[in-house]
Amino acid sequence: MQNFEFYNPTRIIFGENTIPKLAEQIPADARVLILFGGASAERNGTLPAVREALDGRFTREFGGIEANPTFETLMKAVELIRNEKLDFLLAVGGGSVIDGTKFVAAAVDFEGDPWSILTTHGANVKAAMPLGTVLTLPATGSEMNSFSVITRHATREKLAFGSPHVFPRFSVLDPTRTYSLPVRQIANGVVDSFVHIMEQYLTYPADGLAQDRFAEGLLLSLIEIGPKVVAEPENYTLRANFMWIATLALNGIIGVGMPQDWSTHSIGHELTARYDIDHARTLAIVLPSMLRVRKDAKRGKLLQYAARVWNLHEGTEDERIEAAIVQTEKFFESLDIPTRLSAYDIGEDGIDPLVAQLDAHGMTALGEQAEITLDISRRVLQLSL
Ligand SMILES: NC(=O)c1ccc[n+]([C@@H]2O[C@H](COP(=O)([O-])OP(=O)(O)OC[C@H]3O[C@@H](n4cnc5c(N)ncnc54)[C@H](O)[C@@H]3O)[C@@H](O)[C@H]2O)c1
Ligand SMILES: CCCCCCO
Repeated sequence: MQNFEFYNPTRIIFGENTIPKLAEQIPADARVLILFGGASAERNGTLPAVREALDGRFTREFGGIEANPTFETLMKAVELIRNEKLDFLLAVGGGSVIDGTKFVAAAVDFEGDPWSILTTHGANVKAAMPLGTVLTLPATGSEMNSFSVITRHATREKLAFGSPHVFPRFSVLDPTRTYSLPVRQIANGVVDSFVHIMEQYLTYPADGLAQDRFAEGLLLSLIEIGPKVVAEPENYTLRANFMWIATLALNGIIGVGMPQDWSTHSIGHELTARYDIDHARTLAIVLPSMLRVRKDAKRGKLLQYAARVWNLHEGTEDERIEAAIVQTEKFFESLDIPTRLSAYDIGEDGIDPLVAQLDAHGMTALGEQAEITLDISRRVLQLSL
Protein backbone atom coordinates (compact mmCIF):
# COMPACT_ATOMS: atom_id res chain seq x y z
CA MET A 1 0.00 0.00 0.00
CA GLN A 2 1.36 3.42 -0.97
CA ASN A 3 1.42 6.49 1.30
CA PHE A 4 -1.73 8.57 0.97
CA GLU A 5 -3.76 11.45 2.32
CA PHE A 6 -7.53 11.04 2.24
CA TYR A 7 -9.59 14.24 2.22
CA ASN A 8 -13.24 14.47 1.35
CA PRO A 9 -15.18 17.40 2.84
CA THR A 10 -18.51 16.76 1.13
CA ARG A 11 -21.51 16.44 3.45
CA ILE A 12 -23.97 13.86 2.09
CA ILE A 13 -27.67 14.39 2.88
CA PHE A 14 -29.31 11.12 1.86
CA GLY A 15 -32.90 9.93 1.65
CA GLU A 16 -36.45 10.65 0.50
CA ASN A 17 -37.69 14.24 0.83
CA THR A 18 -34.30 15.64 1.88
CA ILE A 19 -34.20 18.56 -0.60
CA PRO A 20 -35.56 21.03 1.99
CA LYS A 21 -32.45 20.36 4.09
CA LEU A 22 -30.23 22.08 1.52
CA ALA A 23 -31.29 25.49 2.83
CA GLU A 24 -29.43 24.80 6.09
CA GLN A 25 -26.21 24.31 4.10
CA ILE A 26 -26.27 27.63 2.20
CA PRO A 27 -25.51 30.92 4.02
CA ALA A 28 -28.70 32.98 4.47
CA ASP A 29 -27.15 36.00 2.72
CA ALA A 30 -25.74 34.02 -0.21
CA ARG A 31 -26.47 35.11 -3.77
CA VAL A 32 -27.18 31.70 -5.26
CA LEU A 33 -26.98 30.52 -8.87
CA ILE A 34 -29.01 27.38 -9.52
CA LEU A 35 -27.56 25.49 -12.50
CA PHE A 36 -29.37 22.72 -14.37
CA GLY A 37 -29.57 20.92 -17.70
CA GLY A 38 -32.69 20.29 -19.75
CA ALA A 39 -36.36 20.15 -18.86
CA SER A 40 -36.21 17.00 -16.73
CA ALA A 41 -35.44 18.74 -13.42
CA GLU A 42 -38.43 21.04 -13.98
CA ARG A 43 -40.69 18.27 -15.21
CA ASN A 44 -39.91 15.82 -12.42
CA GLY A 45 -40.45 18.43 -9.72
CA THR A 46 -36.87 18.62 -8.51
CA LEU A 47 -36.31 22.24 -9.54
CA PRO A 48 -39.62 23.39 -7.99
CA ALA A 49 -38.63 21.62 -4.76
CA VAL A 50 -35.26 23.40 -4.81
CA ARG A 51 -36.92 26.76 -5.40
CA GLU A 52 -39.28 26.09 -2.49
CA ALA A 53 -36.34 25.19 -0.25
CA LEU A 54 -34.70 28.52 -1.15
CA ASP A 55 -37.88 30.57 -0.98
CA GLY A 56 -37.05 34.11 0.15
CA ARG A 57 -33.36 33.76 -0.81
CA PHE A 58 -31.53 35.67 -3.56
CA THR A 59 -31.37 33.23 -6.47
CA ARG A 60 -30.73 33.27 -10.20
CA GLU A 61 -31.01 30.31 -12.58
CA PHE A 62 -28.86 29.05 -15.45
CA GLY A 63 -30.22 26.18 -17.52
CA GLY A 64 -29.21 24.41 -20.71
CA ILE A 65 -26.05 22.68 -19.52
CA GLU A 66 -25.68 19.85 -22.01
CA ALA A 67 -24.97 16.20 -21.46
CA ASN A 68 -21.14 16.20 -21.82
CA PRO A 69 -21.08 19.85 -20.71
CA THR A 70 -19.42 22.31 -23.03
CA PHE A 71 -16.88 24.98 -22.24
CA GLU A 72 -18.76 27.41 -24.47
CA THR A 73 -22.07 27.08 -22.58
CA LEU A 74 -20.40 27.17 -19.17
CA MET A 75 -18.53 30.38 -19.92
CA LYS A 76 -21.94 32.04 -20.27
CA ALA A 77 -22.67 31.04 -16.68
CA VAL A 78 -19.32 32.53 -15.66
CA GLU A 79 -20.36 35.84 -17.26
CA LEU A 80 -23.73 35.78 -15.47
CA ILE A 81 -22.04 35.17 -12.10
CA ARG A 82 -19.62 38.04 -12.61
CA ASN A 83 -22.38 40.43 -13.73
CA GLU A 84 -24.78 39.54 -10.90
CA LYS A 85 -22.03 39.13 -8.27
CA LEU A 86 -23.29 35.70 -7.30
CA ASP A 87 -21.36 33.80 -4.64
CA PHE A 88 -22.79 30.29 -4.23
CA LEU A 89 -23.47 27.63 -6.88
CA LEU A 90 -26.10 24.91 -6.65
CA ALA A 91 -26.00 22.17 -9.29
CA VAL A 92 -29.27 20.32 -9.88
CA GLY A 93 -28.76 17.36 -12.19
CA GLY A 94 -26.46 14.53 -13.10
CA GLY A 95 -22.74 14.37 -13.66
CA SER A 96 -22.82 16.82 -16.55
CA VAL A 97 -24.46 19.60 -14.54
CA ILE A 98 -22.30 18.91 -11.49
CA ASP A 99 -19.07 18.79 -13.53
CA GLY A 100 -20.08 21.95 -15.36
CA THR A 101 -20.74 23.68 -12.05
CA LYS A 102 -17.32 22.63 -10.75
CA PHE A 103 -15.68 24.12 -13.83
CA VAL A 104 -17.68 27.37 -13.46
CA ALA A 105 -16.70 27.54 -9.78
CA ALA A 106 -13.03 27.30 -10.74
CA ALA A 107 -13.27 29.61 -13.78
CA VAL A 108 -15.03 32.68 -12.31
CA ASP A 109 -11.94 34.16 -10.62
CA PHE A 110 -9.37 32.25 -12.66
CA GLU A 111 -6.56 34.41 -14.05
CA GLY A 112 -5.63 33.26 -17.55
CA ASP A 113 -7.25 31.14 -20.24
CA PRO A 114 -9.97 29.13 -18.43
CA TRP A 115 -9.52 26.24 -20.90
CA SER A 116 -6.08 25.74 -19.38
CA ILE A 117 -7.90 24.44 -16.30
CA LEU A 118 -8.60 21.39 -18.48
CA THR A 119 -5.30 21.18 -20.36
CA THR A 120 -3.41 21.24 -17.05
CA HIS A 121 -5.93 18.80 -15.53
CA GLY A 122 -6.62 21.28 -12.74
CA ALA A 123 -3.01 21.84 -11.66
CA ASN A 124 -3.44 25.61 -11.97
CA VAL A 125 -6.70 25.88 -9.99
CA LYS A 126 -5.93 27.85 -6.82
CA ALA A 127 -9.47 28.63 -5.62
CA ALA A 128 -13.13 28.10 -6.51
CA MET A 129 -16.58 29.34 -5.56
CA PRO A 130 -18.49 27.27 -2.98
CA LEU A 131 -20.90 24.81 -4.52
CA GLY A 132 -23.49 22.24 -3.50
CA THR A 133 -25.44 19.70 -5.51
CA VAL A 134 -28.80 17.98 -5.78
CA LEU A 135 -28.11 14.73 -7.61
CA THR A 136 -30.71 13.46 -10.07
CA LEU A 137 -28.71 10.70 -11.82
CA PRO A 138 -26.60 8.10 -9.94
CA ALA A 139 -23.56 7.27 -12.06
CA THR A 140 -20.46 9.43 -11.87
CA GLY A 141 -19.78 10.02 -8.18
CA SER A 142 -19.21 13.69 -9.08
CA GLU A 143 -21.53 14.61 -6.20
CA MET A 144 -18.80 13.54 -3.78
CA ASN A 145 -15.49 13.99 -5.61
CA SER A 146 -13.17 16.66 -6.95
CA PHE A 147 -13.22 15.68 -10.62
CA SER A 148 -14.89 17.22 -13.63
CA VAL A 149 -15.00 16.42 -17.35
CA ILE A 150 -15.58 19.23 -19.84
CA THR A 151 -15.97 19.27 -23.61
CA ARG A 152 -14.74 22.08 -25.87
CA HIS A 153 -17.29 22.02 -28.68
CA ALA A 154 -15.18 24.07 -31.11
CA THR A 155 -12.31 21.57 -31.06
CA ARG A 156 -14.28 18.43 -30.07
CA GLU A 157 -12.00 17.91 -27.07
CA LYS A 158 -13.25 16.20 -23.87
CA LEU A 159 -10.81 16.54 -20.99
CA ALA A 160 -10.88 15.90 -17.23
CA PHE A 161 -9.58 18.04 -14.40
CA GLY A 162 -9.39 17.55 -10.66
CA SER A 163 -8.88 19.99 -7.79
CA PRO A 164 -9.62 19.83 -4.05
CA HIS A 165 -11.13 23.31 -4.42
CA VAL A 166 -14.14 21.96 -6.33
CA PHE A 167 -15.41 19.35 -3.87
CA PRO A 168 -19.11 20.08 -3.30
CA ARG A 169 -19.74 21.51 0.21
CA PHE A 170 -22.77 19.23 0.34
CA SER A 171 -24.81 16.96 -1.91
CA VAL A 172 -28.45 15.99 -1.52
CA LEU A 173 -29.13 12.42 -2.67
CA ASP A 174 -32.85 11.70 -2.77
CA PRO A 175 -33.38 8.40 -4.63
CA THR A 176 -36.94 9.33 -5.53
CA ARG A 177 -35.58 12.25 -7.56
CA THR A 178 -34.04 9.71 -9.96
CA TYR A 179 -37.28 7.84 -10.69
CA SER A 180 -37.88 9.91 -13.81
CA LEU A 181 -34.70 8.59 -15.41
CA PRO A 182 -35.06 6.65 -18.65
CA VAL A 183 -33.85 3.04 -18.48
CA ARG A 184 -30.91 3.99 -20.71
CA GLN A 185 -29.52 6.37 -18.11
CA ILE A 186 -30.01 3.93 -15.22
CA ALA A 187 -28.07 1.29 -17.15
CA ASN A 188 -25.41 3.87 -17.99
CA GLY A 189 -25.04 4.62 -14.31
CA VAL A 190 -24.52 0.97 -13.41
CA VAL A 191 -21.76 0.60 -16.01
CA ASP A 192 -20.10 3.94 -15.26
CA SER A 193 -19.83 3.15 -11.56
CA PHE A 194 -18.66 -0.42 -12.30
CA VAL A 195 -15.82 0.88 -14.46
CA HIS A 196 -14.86 3.55 -11.92
CA ILE A 197 -14.24 0.75 -9.45
CA MET A 198 -12.30 -1.27 -12.02
CA GLU A 199 -9.99 1.67 -12.88
CA GLN A 200 -8.98 1.86 -9.20
CA TYR A 201 -8.91 -1.90 -8.55
CA LEU A 202 -7.85 -3.78 -11.67
CA THR A 203 -4.18 -2.85 -11.76
CA TYR A 204 -1.70 -4.98 -9.79
CA PRO A 205 -1.67 -6.42 -6.22
CA ALA A 206 -0.65 -3.66 -3.77
CA ASP A 207 -1.59 -5.13 -0.37
CA GLY A 208 -4.68 -3.00 0.04
CA LEU A 209 -6.75 -5.53 1.97
CA ALA A 210 -9.60 -3.15 2.83
CA GLN A 211 -9.48 -1.34 -0.51
CA ASP A 212 -9.66 -4.61 -2.46
CA ARG A 213 -12.51 -6.05 -0.39
CA PHE A 214 -14.36 -2.71 -0.52
CA ALA A 215 -14.00 -2.56 -4.31
CA GLU A 216 -15.00 -6.22 -4.69
CA GLY A 217 -18.01 -5.67 -2.46
CA LEU A 218 -19.18 -2.76 -4.60
CA LEU A 219 -18.63 -4.79 -7.80
CA LEU A 220 -20.57 -7.75 -6.38
CA SER A 221 -23.38 -5.42 -5.31
CA LEU A 222 -23.63 -3.87 -8.77
CA ILE A 223 -23.70 -7.33 -10.35
CA GLU A 224 -26.40 -8.37 -7.88
CA ILE A 225 -28.72 -5.37 -8.23
CA GLY A 226 -27.77 -3.74 -11.55
CA PRO A 227 -30.31 -5.57 -13.72
CA LYS A 228 -32.93 -5.29 -10.94
CA VAL A 229 -32.46 -1.52 -10.65
CA VAL A 230 -33.14 -1.26 -14.38
CA ALA A 231 -36.14 -3.64 -14.20
CA GLU A 232 -37.77 -2.05 -11.13
CA PRO A 233 -37.46 1.72 -11.69
CA GLU A 234 -39.41 2.76 -8.58
CA ASN A 235 -38.07 0.21 -6.09
CA TYR A 236 -36.76 2.56 -3.39
CA THR A 237 -34.47 0.03 -1.68
CA LEU A 238 -32.79 -0.92 -4.95
CA ARG A 239 -32.47 2.69 -6.12
CA ALA A 240 -31.16 3.91 -2.77
CA ASN A 241 -28.52 1.18 -2.67
CA PHE A 242 -27.49 1.83 -6.27
CA MET A 243 -27.26 5.59 -5.64
CA TRP A 244 -24.96 5.11 -2.66
CA ILE A 245 -22.83 2.49 -4.46
CA ALA A 246 -22.31 4.89 -7.39
CA THR A 247 -21.20 7.62 -4.98
CA LEU A 248 -18.80 5.30 -3.11
CA ALA A 249 -17.36 4.08 -6.43
CA LEU A 250 -15.65 7.41 -7.04
CA ASN A 251 -15.47 9.42 -3.82
CA GLY A 252 -11.83 8.41 -3.40
CA ILE A 253 -12.12 5.93 -0.53
CA ILE A 254 -11.56 2.68 -2.46
CA GLY A 255 -8.54 4.05 -4.31
CA VAL A 256 -6.48 5.41 -1.42
CA GLY A 257 -2.90 4.12 -1.44
CA MET A 258 -3.54 1.94 -4.49
CA PRO A 259 -2.18 2.11 -8.06
CA GLN A 260 -4.88 3.33 -10.43
CA ASP A 261 -5.36 3.11 -14.18
CA TRP A 262 -7.72 5.51 -15.96
CA SER A 263 -6.78 4.32 -19.45
CA THR A 264 -10.29 3.07 -20.25
CA HIS A 265 -11.72 6.48 -19.41
CA SER A 266 -9.13 8.29 -21.52
CA ILE A 267 -9.95 6.30 -24.63
CA GLY A 268 -13.66 6.47 -23.77
CA HIS A 269 -13.54 10.27 -23.61
CA GLU A 270 -12.17 10.35 -27.16
CA LEU A 271 -15.03 8.13 -28.37
CA THR A 272 -17.59 10.46 -26.77
CA ALA A 273 -15.85 13.55 -28.15
CA ARG A 274 -15.77 12.18 -31.69
CA TYR A 275 -18.98 10.16 -31.91
CA ASP A 276 -21.11 11.58 -29.04
CA ILE A 277 -21.58 8.09 -27.59
CA ASP A 278 -22.83 8.17 -23.97
CA HIS A 279 -19.83 8.20 -21.62
CA ALA A 280 -20.70 4.94 -19.87
CA ARG A 281 -21.31 3.18 -23.18
CA THR A 282 -17.80 4.00 -24.37
CA LEU A 283 -16.43 2.32 -21.26
CA ALA A 284 -18.39 -0.87 -21.91
CA ILE A 285 -16.65 -1.06 -25.29
CA VAL A 286 -13.11 -0.25 -24.14
CA LEU A 287 -12.74 -2.03 -20.77
CA PRO A 288 -12.94 -5.66 -21.95
CA SER A 289 -10.40 -5.04 -24.72
CA MET A 290 -8.16 -3.05 -22.37
CA LEU A 291 -8.10 -6.01 -19.97
CA ARG A 292 -7.29 -8.43 -22.79
CA VAL A 293 -4.52 -6.27 -24.27
CA ARG A 294 -2.96 -5.66 -20.84
CA LYS A 295 -3.62 -9.11 -19.41
CA ASP A 296 0.00 -9.72 -18.43
CA ALA A 297 0.45 -6.35 -16.71
CA LYS A 298 -2.78 -6.97 -14.77
CA ARG A 299 -2.51 -10.76 -14.30
CA GLY A 300 -2.45 -10.80 -10.51
CA LYS A 301 -5.54 -8.67 -10.04
CA LEU A 302 -7.35 -10.28 -12.98
CA LEU A 303 -7.00 -13.66 -11.25
CA GLN A 304 -8.20 -12.11 -7.97
CA TYR A 305 -11.14 -10.49 -9.81
CA ALA A 306 -11.98 -13.83 -11.47
CA ALA A 307 -11.97 -15.67 -8.14
CA ARG A 308 -13.54 -13.14 -5.78
CA VAL A 309 -16.06 -11.43 -8.07
CA TRP A 310 -16.99 -14.13 -10.59
CA ASN A 311 -16.19 -17.20 -8.44
CA LEU A 312 -13.96 -18.66 -11.14
CA HIS A 313 -11.45 -21.14 -9.68
CA GLU A 314 -11.14 -23.83 -12.33
CA GLY A 315 -8.85 -23.99 -15.38
CA THR A 316 -5.58 -22.38 -16.32
CA GLU A 317 -4.80 -18.80 -15.38
CA ASP A 318 -5.51 -17.60 -18.91
CA GLU A 319 -8.79 -19.53 -19.02
CA ARG A 320 -9.94 -17.96 -15.74
CA ILE A 321 -8.91 -14.48 -16.87
CA GLU A 322 -10.71 -14.78 -20.21
CA ALA A 323 -13.78 -16.22 -18.48
CA ALA A 324 -13.88 -13.24 -16.11
CA ILE A 325 -13.63 -10.79 -19.00
CA VAL A 326 -16.41 -12.64 -20.84
CA GLN A 327 -18.57 -12.46 -17.69
CA THR A 328 -17.90 -8.72 -17.55
CA GLU A 329 -19.01 -8.31 -21.16
CA LYS A 330 -22.13 -10.39 -20.48
CA PHE A 331 -22.95 -8.19 -17.48
CA PHE A 332 -22.76 -5.04 -19.58
CA GLU A 333 -24.82 -6.64 -22.34
CA SER A 334 -27.42 -7.81 -19.78
CA LEU A 335 -28.06 -4.09 -19.28
CA ASP A 336 -28.60 -3.73 -23.03
CA ILE A 337 -25.28 -1.93 -23.41
CA PRO A 338 -23.17 -3.08 -26.38
CA THR A 339 -19.49 -3.93 -25.98
CA ARG A 340 -18.32 -3.52 -29.59
CA LEU A 341 -17.52 -0.50 -31.75
CA SER A 342 -19.49 -2.13 -34.55
CA ALA A 343 -22.68 -1.46 -32.56
CA TYR A 344 -22.07 2.20 -33.35
CA ASP A 345 -21.03 1.60 -36.98
CA ILE A 346 -17.41 2.39 -36.15
CA GLY A 347 -15.00 0.34 -38.25
CA GLU A 348 -11.28 -0.01 -38.86
CA ASP A 349 -11.19 3.39 -40.57
CA GLY A 350 -12.32 5.01 -37.31
CA ILE A 351 -9.24 3.92 -35.38
CA ASP A 352 -6.53 6.20 -36.78
CA PRO A 353 -8.46 9.45 -36.01
CA LEU A 354 -9.07 8.29 -32.43
CA VAL A 355 -5.42 7.42 -31.92
CA ALA A 356 -4.49 10.79 -33.43
CA GLN A 357 -6.82 12.52 -30.92
CA LEU A 358 -5.11 10.74 -28.05
CA ASP A 359 -1.72 11.68 -29.47
CA ALA A 360 -2.78 15.31 -29.91
CA HIS A 361 -3.85 15.47 -26.28
CA GLY A 362 -0.53 14.03 -25.21
CA MET A 363 -2.81 12.14 -22.89
CA THR A 364 -1.27 9.86 -20.37
CA ALA A 365 -4.38 8.90 -18.45
CA LEU A 366 -4.59 9.80 -14.78
CA GLY A 367 -3.20 7.01 -12.68
CA GLU A 368 0.00 5.14 -12.03
CA GLN A 369 -0.63 2.15 -14.29
CA ALA A 370 -2.20 4.22 -17.04
CA GLU A 371 -0.16 3.66 -20.18
CA ILE A 372 -1.99 5.35 -23.00
CA THR A 373 0.72 4.46 -25.44
CA LEU A 374 -0.49 4.84 -28.97
CA ASP A 375 0.28 1.20 -29.66
CA ILE A 376 -1.81 0.01 -26.71
CA SER A 377 -4.64 2.34 -27.69
CA ARG A 378 -4.60 1.10 -31.27
CA ARG A 379 -4.60 -2.56 -30.17
CA VAL A 380 -7.44 -1.92 -27.72
CA LEU A 381 -9.56 -0.22 -30.37
CA GLN A 382 -8.85 -2.92 -32.95
CA LEU A 383 -9.90 -5.58 -30.44
CA SER A 384 -13.10 -3.60 -29.80
CA LEU A 385 -14.30 -3.56 -33.41
N1 LIG B 1 -16.77 13.99 -12.25
C1 LIG B 1 -16.60 12.68 -12.36
O1 LIG B 1 -16.01 12.04 -11.48
C2 LIG B 1 -17.14 11.95 -13.55
C3 LIG B 1 -17.08 10.57 -13.58
C4 LIG B 1 -17.63 9.91 -14.70
C5 LIG B 1 -18.22 10.63 -15.72
N2 LIG B 1 -18.23 11.99 -15.66
C6 LIG B 1 -18.87 12.80 -16.72
O2 LIG B 1 -20.24 12.97 -16.38
C7 LIG B 1 -21.03 13.10 -17.58
C8 LIG B 1 -22.13 12.05 -17.57
O3 LIG B 1 -22.95 12.33 -16.44
P1 LIG B 1 -24.23 11.40 -16.13
O4 LIG B 1 -23.92 10.00 -16.52
O5 LIG B 1 -24.64 11.69 -14.77
O6 LIG B 1 -25.33 11.90 -17.19
P2 LIG B 1 -25.76 13.39 -17.55
O7 LIG B 1 -25.62 14.30 -16.38
O8 LIG B 1 -25.03 13.73 -18.81
O9 LIG B 1 -27.33 13.21 -17.85
C9 LIG B 1 -27.71 12.37 -18.94
C10 LIG B 1 -29.10 12.79 -19.39
O10 LIG B 1 -30.05 12.46 -18.35
C11 LIG B 1 -30.84 13.60 -18.03
N3 LIG B 1 -31.26 13.49 -16.63
C12 LIG B 1 -30.51 13.71 -15.52
N4 LIG B 1 -31.23 13.45 -14.41
C13 LIG B 1 -32.48 13.06 -14.83
C14 LIG B 1 -33.67 12.65 -14.17
N5 LIG B 1 -33.73 12.55 -12.83
N6 LIG B 1 -34.73 12.31 -14.94
C15 LIG B 1 -34.68 12.38 -16.30
N7 LIG B 1 -33.57 12.75 -16.99
C16 LIG B 1 -32.49 13.09 -16.25
C17 LIG B 1 -29.94 14.78 -18.32
O11 LIG B 1 -30.68 15.96 -18.51
C18 LIG B 1 -29.23 14.30 -19.59
O12 LIG B 1 -30.03 14.56 -20.72
C19 LIG B 1 -20.07 12.90 -18.74
O13 LIG B 1 -19.65 14.14 -19.23
C20 LIG B 1 -18.89 12.16 -18.08
O14 LIG B 1 -17.67 12.40 -18.79
C21 LIG B 1 -17.72 12.67 -14.59
C1 LIG C 1 -8.64 10.19 -11.68
C2 LIG C 1 -10.12 10.32 -11.82
C3 LIG C 1 -10.57 10.70 -13.20
C4 LIG C 1 -12.07 10.81 -13.24
C5 LIG C 1 -12.56 10.86 -14.66
C6 LIG C 1 -14.03 10.66 -14.67
O1 LIG C 1 -14.53 10.44 -15.97
